[in-house]
Amino acid sequence: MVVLSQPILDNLAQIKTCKPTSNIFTGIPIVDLSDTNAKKHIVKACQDFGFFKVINHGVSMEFLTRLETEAVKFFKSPQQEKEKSGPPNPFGYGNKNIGPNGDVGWVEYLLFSTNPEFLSNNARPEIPGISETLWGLVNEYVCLVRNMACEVLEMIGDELKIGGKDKLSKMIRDEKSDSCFRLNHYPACPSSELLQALSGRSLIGFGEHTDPQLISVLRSNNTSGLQICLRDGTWVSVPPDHTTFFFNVGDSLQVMTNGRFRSVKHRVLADSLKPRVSMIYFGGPPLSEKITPLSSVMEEGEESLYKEFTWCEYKKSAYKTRLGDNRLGLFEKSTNQ
Ligand SMILES: C=C1C[C@]23C[C@@]1(O)CC[C@H]2[C@@]12CC[C@H](O)[C@@](C)(C(=O)O1)[C@H]2[C@@H]3C(=O)O
Ligand SMILES: O=C(O)CCC(=O)C(=O)O
Ligand SMILES: [Fe+2]
Repeated sequence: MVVLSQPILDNLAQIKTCKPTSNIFTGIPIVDLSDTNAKKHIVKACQDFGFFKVINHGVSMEFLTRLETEAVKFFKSPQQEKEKSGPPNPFGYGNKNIGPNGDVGWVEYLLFSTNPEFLSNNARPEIPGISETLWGLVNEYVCLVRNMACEVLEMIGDELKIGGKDKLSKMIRDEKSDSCFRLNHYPACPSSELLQALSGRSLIGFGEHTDPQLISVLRSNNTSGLQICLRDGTWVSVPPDHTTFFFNVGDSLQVMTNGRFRSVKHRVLADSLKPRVSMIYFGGPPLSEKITPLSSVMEEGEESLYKEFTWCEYKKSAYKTRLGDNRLGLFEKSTNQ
């Protein structure tokens, strides 16, 4: 029998719960990057779900396992040691607290900037708990995944007939691109099973939110937990697949397509038995970039649904919000304008 001792109860007390949904979603679009029709599938998936899975990506499993193993090694180190790499303001180690506004989840993580000054070995900041090996693997991983994200953004550019198909990919390739990388570790949480039995609710690992950037690329181990919210508001579980990458549309790409692509709401639930390890690259534009609908997507006479803003303005505003807030709502034009 699992006993809920006072420290465990105190620990869990801060963390939100949600009504569980056990719907395993088998309809997630799968994009084969080697398929000549990939760009059509990507655009459709971005419109219908804001989410898709990528296969035939060319990144070796051996490399992915090496990074995951090194990340697990970090998360297994003593709590006191890990704390030396935090708090994440905005980069470094964080435990349970997510962002600056009081969000809490059953998760610990490392947040990195992907700027060359942050990741390349001659200019890294002093973060004592992160081994040279982990720095090196993160740097290599970010390069590979950025290339993959660029390839996908170029296919989108091509399919949407944006003049110069690299208009989107240029933003994340730019030296000044404001992108980041996150390693998340969700420890197994045996008491979540009891919580479920007693209250019928699930413990939140990472609360519901949309990603503010253009595009996010997620890879996880084979532990479930990730859920996405469909257009009709139902939450569905994404079957994990450690051999593939999941892409999701961020708020900025929703704006640049004037709402045609969906910035998908997602969350992670804690697992009672298995730890989850995920790694996410968030491709963001340079701070000065104007986030505004691309002229090629607009019909004649169509107006932007959003006020004009730069990525810097949006990011500043996003960091004042709670995870689950409708961040983009503040930038929508009111309908009677
Ligand atoms: C509560 C917050 C955490 C977050 C910054 C924010 O104020 C609102 C957006 C959050 C988010 C979600 C996607 C990424 O995980 C993240 C790094 C990002 O860019 O925006 C996080 C921020 C964070 O954890 O600091
Ligand atoms: O850890 C995951 O699987 C998803 C986390 C996430 O959505 C995020 O870090 O923004
Ligand atoms: Fe996210």
